[in-house]
Amino acid sequence: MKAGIIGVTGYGGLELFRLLSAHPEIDELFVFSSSKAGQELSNEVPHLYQIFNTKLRSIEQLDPGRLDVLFCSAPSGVSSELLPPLTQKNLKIIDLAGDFRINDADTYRKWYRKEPPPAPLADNAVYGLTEWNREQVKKGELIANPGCYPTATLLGLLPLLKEGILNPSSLVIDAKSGISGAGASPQSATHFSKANDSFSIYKINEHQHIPEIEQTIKTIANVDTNITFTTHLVPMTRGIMATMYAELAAGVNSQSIKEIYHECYGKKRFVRIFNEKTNLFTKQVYGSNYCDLTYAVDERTNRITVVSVIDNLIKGAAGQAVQNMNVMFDLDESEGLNQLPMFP
Ligand SMILES: NC(=O)C1=CN([C@@H]2O[C@H](COP(=O)(O)OP(=O)(O)OC[C@H]3O[C@@H](n4cnc5c(N)ncnc54)[C@H](OP(=O)(O)O)[C@@H]3O)[C@@H](O)[C@H]2O)C=CC1
Ligand SMILES: CC(=O)N[C@@H](CCC(=O)OP(=O)(O)O)C(=O)O
Repeated sequence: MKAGIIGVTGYGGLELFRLLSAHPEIDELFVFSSSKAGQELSNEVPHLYQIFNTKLRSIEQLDPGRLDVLFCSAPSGVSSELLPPLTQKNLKIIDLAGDFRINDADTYRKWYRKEPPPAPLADNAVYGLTEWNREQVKKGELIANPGCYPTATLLGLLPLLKEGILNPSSLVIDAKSGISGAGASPQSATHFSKANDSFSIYKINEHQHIPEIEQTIKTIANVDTNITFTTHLVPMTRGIMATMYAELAAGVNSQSIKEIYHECYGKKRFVRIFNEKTNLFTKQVYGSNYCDLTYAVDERTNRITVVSVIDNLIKGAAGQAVQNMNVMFDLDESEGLNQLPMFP
């Protein structure tokens, strides 16, 4: 198969390059840059020096007819303009940005403060939360790969919401991310001397992933929610931990929660259910496509705490994108994704 990557010099794009260059079904990989066309990829990223002699091509040189699959890992707002002229029969596209995730144009405008993508294409996009939308992904032509925080959050909450055992108006999600979640472009908040040895909260009640999470809870679990969702920056390179709190319906106990999770994810390759109250940490999934989950039922408060950890660049971005590609091309879902987590 022939694959292309737009945005390969960014963090998500580089992880796509790493995974796809080792993928047994990919024989040719074309890489595109909007700002460094003509240069060697390894000049930009020395960790690839003398391993790959791959030239960055301009996006104008992208011939969609020569590719089977195209990954777009550019900042949100870019793919709305870039992708419509590139869509064509027999080309599958996987977009890592937020552009095609939100169904309602006004909701997109409000949270992203950008113009939404053109309607016919946006309407055909499939939300690529692989574990939950496998059948739609299989038939999809354009996949909106989920956001990193929504992946961690939704994998943790959907099984319980679908069973109707959480009070939806009580949902509180407290999420923390490593700094690579903010991308490769330097910003004040991610400057070493500000972020190191510190811990910060950001986008309180304004995070663009709020409508994505609420929309997916509605479409998959048919539950209306208004979530409280708060994000924090942690001075580590990778990883997301989402800690989620909700009131439990009467009569629900630890045993029933355990059964729901095992029933839902027992046969899913990339979601691992740990025993109740396991002390999860982000490094246990570092560099891998796993989402690890645990939970704790508090009979004193009648609340549940659900904890989810992922690597934001793998299950939260490039790994899930490759997982979606595998499903779309009828390959083994774990093809190219069998790396063990890196530890310590
Ligand atoms: N970082 C993360 O953990 C996650 C990121 N995402 C999403 O994935 C996408 C990529 O994120 P990330 O890799 O972190 O971002 P980066 O900022 O690290 O990289 C984005 C890349 O996009 C390219 N780019 C910039 N402007 C344009 C343009 N106008 N046209 C084409 N390409 C452009 C740049 O490469 P060049 O100048 O060479 O073209 C750049 O390297 C974003 O939409 C992000 O929101 C989703 C989940 C997790
Ligand atoms: C740490 C950090 O800054 N993370 C980013 C995640 C960005 C992302 O995944 O963006 P889209 O889903 O909108 O494409 C953020 O919180 O905005």
